[in-house]
Amino acid sequence: MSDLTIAMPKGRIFDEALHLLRNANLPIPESFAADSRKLTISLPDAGLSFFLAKPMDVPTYVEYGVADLGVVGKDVLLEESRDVYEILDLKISPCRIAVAGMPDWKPVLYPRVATKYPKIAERYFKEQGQQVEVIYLNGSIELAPIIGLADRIVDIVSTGQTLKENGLVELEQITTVTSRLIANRASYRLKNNLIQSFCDRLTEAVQGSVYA
Ligand SMILES: Nc1ncnc2c1ncn2[C@@H]1O[C@H](COP(=O)(O)OP(=O)(O)OP(=O)(O)O)[C@@H](O)[C@H]1O
Ligand SMILES: O=P(O)(O)OC[C@H]1O[C@H](OP(=O)(O)OP(=O)(O)O)[C@H](O)[C@@H]1O
Repeated sequence: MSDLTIAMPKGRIFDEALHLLRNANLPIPESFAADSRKLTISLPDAGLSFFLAKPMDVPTYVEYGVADLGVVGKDVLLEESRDVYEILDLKISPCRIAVAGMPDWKPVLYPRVATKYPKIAERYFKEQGQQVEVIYLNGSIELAPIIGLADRIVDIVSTGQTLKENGLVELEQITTVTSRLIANRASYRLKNNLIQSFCDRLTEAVQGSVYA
């Protein structure tokens, strides 16, 4: 059994996270790649094992302790509100969560807001003192205002290309997002030395990338 088990997100964050792990001098083999179908990898010499999960599920694995650590976007942490420690900002996969809509959008009394982030959206509009109807969608959120399902959307914006190509504009920024290293609460206590030294290595790699 490995000393530390780490849940890694499939998809966008994966390559950047691997790059960071390699910069931290961890012996990640070439076979651990985004296009591989293998979901687990063990590095016995480094005392580490990794598994690949859907990004939204990473905090769940960490909260339940089947992973000691996980890599996940701050957006997912805000949406999932899992009972985990956020221990390091990895400063990778930057983006933002924003409210967007058609340029000619006009305020209505009870607007419909389409999003993949219902809790973040509910919380944001509640803080703004605005009553909205939140409609959950799994993806292609930008479609909603175009085809008349919603007045506005809450979604990730990175380059802004998707908004632009669909004739939408960013109206308000809710928060900025980067990926974070998270830890299971019990592991953080019981494996503190191991976690701390893993975290220190990554901190150096993060600083190396930021100042490179
Ligand atoms: N342009 C972007 N769009 C979406 N997520 C982004 C973007 N840039 C960075 N991210 C980060 O990547 C994470 C999502 O990665 P990805 O799109 O691979 O997962 P997903 O949305 O669960 O994928 P799927 O399309 O399989 O549902 C987000 O949680 C966010 O932190
Ligand atoms: O600002 P940009 O660089 O264009 O990136 C933002 C887009 O990327 C994401 O969609 P994704 O590609 O994950 O597809 P989805 O619509 O299926 O969620 C996000 O939901 C936006 O649509």
